[in-house]
Amino acid sequence: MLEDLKQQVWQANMNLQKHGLVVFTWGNASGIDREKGLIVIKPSGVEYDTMQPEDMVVLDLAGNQVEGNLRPSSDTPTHIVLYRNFSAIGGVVHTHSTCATAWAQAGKSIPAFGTTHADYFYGEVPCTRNLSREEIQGEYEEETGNVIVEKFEQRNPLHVPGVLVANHGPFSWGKDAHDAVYHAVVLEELAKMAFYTCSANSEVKAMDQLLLDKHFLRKHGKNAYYGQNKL
Ligand SMILES: O=C(CO)[C@@H](O)[C@H](O)COP(=O)(O)O
Repeated sequence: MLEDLKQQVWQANMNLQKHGLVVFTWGNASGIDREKGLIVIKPSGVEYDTMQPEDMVVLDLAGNQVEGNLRPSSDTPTHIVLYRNFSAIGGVVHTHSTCATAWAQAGKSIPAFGTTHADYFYGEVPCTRNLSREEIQGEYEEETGNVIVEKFEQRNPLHVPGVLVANHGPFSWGKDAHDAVYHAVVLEELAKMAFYTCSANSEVKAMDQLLLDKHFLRKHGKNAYYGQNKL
């Protein structure tokens, strides 16, 4: 079972490269076995071209490494905070994909401008606040998770499966590692479209709530047309 998860998480990481979301080693995907309370994540700083399923690192939710000879991804504490706080998620992804990172570096949330966005994100993709100097000097990666959780106090992470961390980049999640990759791809495309939208019309406003509801809820609501996406 854990071997299957290692294989799945390895494949999810390879798919980040396939979809052009990562340069060098800039990104990471993980998955969790909720019954065992164990997460599997890629090792830190290992080139995607050489990475193998057996290189995946296994940790418990306290951050103790229970399997693997390599160091876990440097972003592991952020992934752990998300697993601890968002109990419905089974996979997390972080990338430095160009357009999503540009919005994050600008400190701007991505407004819902159209139906492509509304099919996946129920409202803006929020951007977190900047970390304080104390947070940066302290448990930095854990604090990164905390500012994400803070942003979701009034949001459902299943309705908004991703976030921009100010000055850093996007994190996304889903029911498993592959779903989290899927949302990372969607987020990058939405970021690109939103950028072009603002270039075409600097006065553009977020879409009407009615149209947002129509698109999101028919796909994800209780009467979802696409049954597999029911919340
Ligand atoms: O955010 C960062 C670094 O700023 C990371 O995403 C790294 O670029 C990838 O690190 P590893 O997963 O290889 O440790």
